Amino acid sequence: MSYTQRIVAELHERYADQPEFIQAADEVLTSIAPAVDANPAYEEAGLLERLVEPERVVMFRVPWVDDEGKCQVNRGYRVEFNSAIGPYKGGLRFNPTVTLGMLKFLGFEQIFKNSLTTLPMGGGKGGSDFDPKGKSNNEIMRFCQSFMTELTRHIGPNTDVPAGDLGVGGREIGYMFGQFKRLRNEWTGVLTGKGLSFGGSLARTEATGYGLVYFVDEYLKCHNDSFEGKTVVVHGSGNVAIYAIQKVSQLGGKVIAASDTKGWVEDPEGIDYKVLEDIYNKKRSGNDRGVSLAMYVDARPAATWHAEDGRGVWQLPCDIALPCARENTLLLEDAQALVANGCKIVGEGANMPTTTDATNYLIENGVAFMPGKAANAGGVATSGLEMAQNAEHLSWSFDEVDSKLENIMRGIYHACDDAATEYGFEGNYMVGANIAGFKKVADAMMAQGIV
Ligand SMILES: NC(=O)C1=CN([C@@H]2O[C@H](COP(=O)(O)OP(=O)(O)OC[C@H]3O[C@@H](n4cnc5c(N)ncnc54)[C@H](O)[C@@H]3O)[C@@H](O)[C@H]2O)C=CC1
Ligand SMILES: O=C(O)CCC(=O)C(=O)O
Repeated sequence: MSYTQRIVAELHERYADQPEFIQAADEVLTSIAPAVDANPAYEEAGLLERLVEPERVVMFRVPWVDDEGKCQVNRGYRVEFNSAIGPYKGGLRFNPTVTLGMLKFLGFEQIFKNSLTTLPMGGGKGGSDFDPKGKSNNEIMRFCQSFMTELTRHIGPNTDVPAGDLGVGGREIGYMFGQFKRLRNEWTGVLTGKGLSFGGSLARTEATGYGLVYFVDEYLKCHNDSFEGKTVVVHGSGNVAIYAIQKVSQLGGKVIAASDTKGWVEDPEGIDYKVLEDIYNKKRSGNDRGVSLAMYVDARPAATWHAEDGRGVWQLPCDIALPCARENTLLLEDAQALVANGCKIVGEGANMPTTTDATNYLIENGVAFMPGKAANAGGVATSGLEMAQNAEHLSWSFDEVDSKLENIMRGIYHACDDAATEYGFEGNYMVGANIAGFKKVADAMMAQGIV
């Protein structure tokens, strides 16, 4: 049994109750095996044993008072996974499905994603099982203030810099930033995704979606092709999806479907991202009961609403599929439908949206598969640019940030492509992303001794 196989086996045994973490770690460790097993110094230094254990996990209760005056208690977490190349960096997820294992999967992925951006950021993730759906603005504010009251002890601009993720957008970041400042009496860029009037970066809102499309576009360019005339389907209709749809249409492609948790919408004239943006803002207004993507057809009569599982989008013939909702939402049968209907590219906007068997099926059937840790790195990369602007007390223009983002994403594509080719896996961007992301972190960990 090789070193990597031994660590994978130990993980399966020790963390059987953390399926998403096992899934993510198994994929990374299996695909970096050629780079790891060629270097016995890694085993001597216990590199993988250290890589798969978070440096620190903070778990805490989050008590808050609802609008009826009742005390509610949620669980809060911050997984500070790896700080070898920079302060912990990664989002906060507020969703009833949040568990420690889910945040470990997201934090683990973040280590390699942040490394691929070329910026000095370590990997972390956090959140709570709090459900923002149906809560008033005041409830959201009280929850965020309570969450930050504990989190403030563990974060700082050179220690750990959280941001948004599912259920955490500009509103939540604003409330948490206000509470941090109040408790610490200090104005510092401790969160990213902030409002533009208090240190946020232009283009951060658009960055993950735009970055995804720049990444796919670089692949197309390197294959003498472009988005012009391409048909695209998108899963999700939140932050990542909306701006991916906008950028696809700017580059000449047409997105014909998008989804939410209640169903999916098909628009033969091309999804209008502005209508999605309006619905998204209504969902986050503090008065979101009854708001769903079904409202899209009120503004676009040529569109059809399907009140069924949003995975219906994978049944449509398309050239490119962009899963932008959440983990494990593109299953084997969806991958089979995509291949049967002629899809040639799958670009992951979400984190690990494609299950392991679906990923393998896509790759084996010649689909260019762009893994989330590379293709959706534009969000955290732009967070890194927000940290740089905060540190130098400057604000860059939208075009300046967008052009840095574009360069970073095109660079990540080439880093993945080069690493895949170097290790004999030409065209396998999953292997390429894992190896390229791993090598920088491994070099830093080796240089810093056994810590
Ligand atoms: N926002 C960001 O900057 C980044 C987000 N990501 C990842 O992208 C994904 C989406 O994030 P955001 O767009 O920010 O979140 P969001 O909350 O704005 O949107 C999520 C979308 O997914 C849909 N969705 C949620 N659960 C679903 C389910 N079980 N089945 C089908 N659809 C479902 C929602 O209806 C919504 O349209 C997540 O995996 C997140 O971790 C990754 C990198 C950066
Ligand atoms: O911008 C950030 O720090 C968070 C981004 C994030 O959570 C992600 O890349 O999944």
